[in-house]
Amino acid sequence: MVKVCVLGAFGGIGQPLSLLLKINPHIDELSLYDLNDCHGISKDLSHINTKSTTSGFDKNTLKDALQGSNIVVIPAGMARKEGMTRDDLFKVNANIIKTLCLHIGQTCSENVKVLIISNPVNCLVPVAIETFRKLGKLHPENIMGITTLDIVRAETFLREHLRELNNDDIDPLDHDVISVVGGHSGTTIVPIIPDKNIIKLLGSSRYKQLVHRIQFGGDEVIKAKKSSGSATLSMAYAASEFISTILLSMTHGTGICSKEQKYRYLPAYVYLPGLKNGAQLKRHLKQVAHLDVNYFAVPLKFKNGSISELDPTILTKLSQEEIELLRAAMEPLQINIKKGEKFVQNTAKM
Ligand SMILES: NC(=O)c1ccc[n+]([C@@H]2O[C@H](COP(=O)([O-])OP(=O)(O)OC[C@H]3O[C@@H](n4cnc5c(N)ncnc54)[C@H](O)[C@@H]3O)[C@@H](O)[C@H]2O)c1
Ligand SMILES: O=C(O)C[C@H](O)C(=O)O
Repeated sequence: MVKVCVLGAFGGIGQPLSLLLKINPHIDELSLYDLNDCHGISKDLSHINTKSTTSGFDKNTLKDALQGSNIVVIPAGMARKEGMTRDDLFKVNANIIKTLCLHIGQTCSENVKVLIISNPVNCLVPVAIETFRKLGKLHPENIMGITTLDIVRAETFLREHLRELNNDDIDPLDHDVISVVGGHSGTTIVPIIPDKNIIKLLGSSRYKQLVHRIQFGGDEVIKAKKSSGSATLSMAYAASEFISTILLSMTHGTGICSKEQKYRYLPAYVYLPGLKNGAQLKRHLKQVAHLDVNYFAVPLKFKNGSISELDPTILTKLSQEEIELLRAAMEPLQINIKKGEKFVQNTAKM
């Protein structure tokens, strides 16, 4: 029996994500929670003839919503509007993540996977890690910030450039054509193209445009939505892809994302210490980018739903442009991480 719980299920991401999860054949039970009453959404989804059952909860029944969950995905919290940075969301969303993680820690088994969508991801994963640490229930292999939207965008935008160049030999969805590492905001988002011939093929101007669009894709959506919010549908798709990968690894052992029969490892933003290859990756980052961080988005391998190891090979074949992007990412990332850690460490009582 696989139970997935969505915290923030009433929202712009929560509703389409719940729909995509309802049609996922690997889920048996879908649990929908929000401060807004989710009974209506649950009833609506329950008429879809897929195998999973759905239950809706309201703000007084968080414990019931969480009970027995294998995966908890969190799109709860405030979203950006035009003129705001992801950092502007920190105060409100850090409190939400801390409170929700406290409840998860008190209610769910220690093997529960906690997947954070809420922004700023760069700070809120540290908030979650420190909250579980304070509870004495820290399992870094089960806590991830979802950065899949960055790779979904990278593949889409690269495909657009290749089409303009009339090149259909390269399929961006092929394993390792493009990956995205680092964090999830502006210059902390670092696209990596292992085959440097592709960078040459794009040429300097297109390559710069591509990198900028991947780093600031979120702003593009906010502007087009004319202040009504940020990316919701593409995010729901991205989260559903990421969750499918985890579910595949729960049902088939190892988790790789299969798109049109092509396989690749998806990155997520994780706490490096304590993960297999984490120390190696930290050393490598220090060598290349001259700074050390404990959190980084990197392609992951899964076993039975948990992170089994990181794939540090992505950082071994960097161009000079990519090294510079990585160096520019490190300082803002370090500041974001400290902010999240301090937020929980300064809380006297849990
Ligand atoms: N990781 C990413 O790539 C990515 C992409 C897009 C958006 N986001 C982030 O996802 C978050 C949600 O975005 P959205 O567009 O769905 O926002 P939204 O405002 O449409 O929905 C948020 C939902 O969270 C609920 N909520 C607030 N506090 C809660 C709590 N304590 N418990 C449960 N539910 C609570 C609200 O009632 C609302 O239904 C934002 O922080 C946004 O920045 C992340
Ligand atoms: O841009 C945002 O605030 C939402 C999200 O992080 C995105 O990248 O679309």
